[in-house]
Amino acid sequence: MSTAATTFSSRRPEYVPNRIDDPNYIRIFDTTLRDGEQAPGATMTSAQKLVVARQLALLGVDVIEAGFPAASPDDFHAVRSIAIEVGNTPVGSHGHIPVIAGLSRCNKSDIDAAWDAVRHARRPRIITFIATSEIHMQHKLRKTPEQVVAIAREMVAYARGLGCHDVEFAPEDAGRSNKELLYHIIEEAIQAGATTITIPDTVGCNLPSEYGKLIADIKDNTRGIDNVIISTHCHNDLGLATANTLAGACAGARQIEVTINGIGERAGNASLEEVVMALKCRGELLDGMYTGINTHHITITSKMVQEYSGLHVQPHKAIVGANAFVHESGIHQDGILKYNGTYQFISPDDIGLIRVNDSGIVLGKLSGRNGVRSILLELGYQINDNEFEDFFKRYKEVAENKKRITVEDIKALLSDEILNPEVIWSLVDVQATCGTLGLSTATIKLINVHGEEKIGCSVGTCPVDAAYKAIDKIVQIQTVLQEYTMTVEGVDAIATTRVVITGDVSNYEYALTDQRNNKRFFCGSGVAKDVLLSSVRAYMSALNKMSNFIGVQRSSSEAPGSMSVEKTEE
Ligand SMILES: CC(=O)SCCNC(=O)CCNC(=O)[C@H](O)C(C)(C)COP(=O)(O)OP(=O)(O)OC[C@H]1O[C@@H](n2cnc3c(N)ncnc32)[C@H](O)[C@@H]1OP(=O)(O)O
Ligand SMILES: CC(C)C(=O)C(=O)O
Repeated sequence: MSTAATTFSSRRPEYVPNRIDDPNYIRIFDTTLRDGEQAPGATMTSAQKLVVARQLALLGVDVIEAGFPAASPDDFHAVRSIAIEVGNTPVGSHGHIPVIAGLSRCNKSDIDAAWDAVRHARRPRIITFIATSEIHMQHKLRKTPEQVVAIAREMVAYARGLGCHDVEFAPEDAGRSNKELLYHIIEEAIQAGATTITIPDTVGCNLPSEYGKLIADIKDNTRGIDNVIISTHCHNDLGLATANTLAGACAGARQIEVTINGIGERAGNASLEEVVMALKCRGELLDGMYTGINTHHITITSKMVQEYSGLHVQPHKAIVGANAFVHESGIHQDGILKYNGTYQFISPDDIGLIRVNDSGIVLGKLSGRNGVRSILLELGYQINDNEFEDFFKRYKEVAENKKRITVEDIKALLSDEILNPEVIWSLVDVQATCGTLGLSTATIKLINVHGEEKIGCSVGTCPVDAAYKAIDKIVQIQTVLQEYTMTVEGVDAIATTRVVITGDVSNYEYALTDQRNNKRFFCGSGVAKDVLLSSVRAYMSALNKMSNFIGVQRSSSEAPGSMSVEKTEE
């Protein structure tokens, strides 16, 4: 199996609408901005579409279907802006300029709108479609097959007559259409001047063998088909869009219509990243077919489309999902640490993925010692075997309750269990009230190393602020809260809080001399299901470190833990 690292864009053949000079080259037609936008809720603004189109050009797609200009003035404006800018701006070292296409029904006003919008591009394309399945012709169009064929012929010729030399024709719902009718309408469209013929599996019902045979049959039975490009357009209703697209390419299609993240009408379209990476990584089994995509741009393009469309991919989405290159279970982590290839056949670098840690290992409840230890080493913690065993036991307890263990969790566990100095103050209870009717209040009960319980109360801007102030009254150390961050996974899951406090240590005779301005930073972390408890634990952890630091500078009778602290109230 090869993971070819070819810079595909450098091999892109010169663009000719109805011909590709290299028989192995696959044209990538991206319809994120048209079919992708048809996904419920995926509407993007014109400005966002322009940004996505720029990114698609960088990614190296051959054709950008920028929208459906007749659909609305906004769609028209978006397609036009993309045609003017992206359709005329060379990108990359080879000065690639994508084709800019606009979709239209088979009627003059749609085609006029499409042409008006795309004609500003260096390489403009009109796409026009009409349904050919019995079910669509009868119930939707209410036209006979003869009428449909006549309309297709006339409208393709009309589009060419406007001066457009690049016209794509699609018999909608081809996947459910009578094949004889398909051969006939495609022949007519080719004679009328179509340069690309798209075969849509509009409802996503085809199987790979069936779709591959459809393309092969069209290739074998349609006059003039060798003078045009055949294109796939597969929907994902059975989860087969990528497989069908590859089957279509193997059967002779040389343009494939895809979307970023597979977004699109209903269950979506074939996803660009899946098809392109399959061709890149398994090209030797796919007749050596290749694309002009610069795969290093895949991750950033995916994230951009997620952000703008509001459609976030599931964590296990192939290629671009958050889990696609991470390994949680012990045996996998062990293998990856010994040799990446054991569980990764696609290189994350190839899709431009920048990972949080070098190994791509993510910790969870299924992680083993080797994986956990490797993360500790990456974070710079070298602990001995006994400490590690203590840590690992505690780690497993937390991991049972938490979906994913973050770097902050690891730091929290390390500081709680191993690196924490003697605990001078422990939390007994915390109680807080808050809401819109008045100031937040908190009551805190702490116990010190000598077993003395102290209670403090305070008001604050929020329950956390009130609790921290109540603690300060008991512990009586001057601190400034420098940082407070919390990560929570859902309302009923674990909250991890990290705080950083500073204190003025100048009064302490043996204060460390290497601290600038006599200030020292103490960080603490807390983990709990309750966000307030998590916050208080983090603060206590930092305060204990500070108390320890001060405590070792004093005689034990003066140490903070032994101070007689009065019950304090505000
Ligand atoms: C398979 C696909 O993805 S196709 C693309 C789908 N995308 C979209 O529909 C998004 C944009 N669509 C729109 O904004 C609107 O539907 C418009 C502007 C195109 C049309 O709006 P309206 O004029 O109000 O028509 P409406 O959408 O209600 O109905 C569609 C009409 O087009 C006809 N029609 C549908 N497809 C075609 C076609 N390919 N060629 C010609 N006419 C068609 C229908 O038969 C219907 O005609 P009728 O009104 O005589 O019954
Ligand atoms: C317009 C065509 C290509 C389409 O989107 C479909 O049939 O799904």
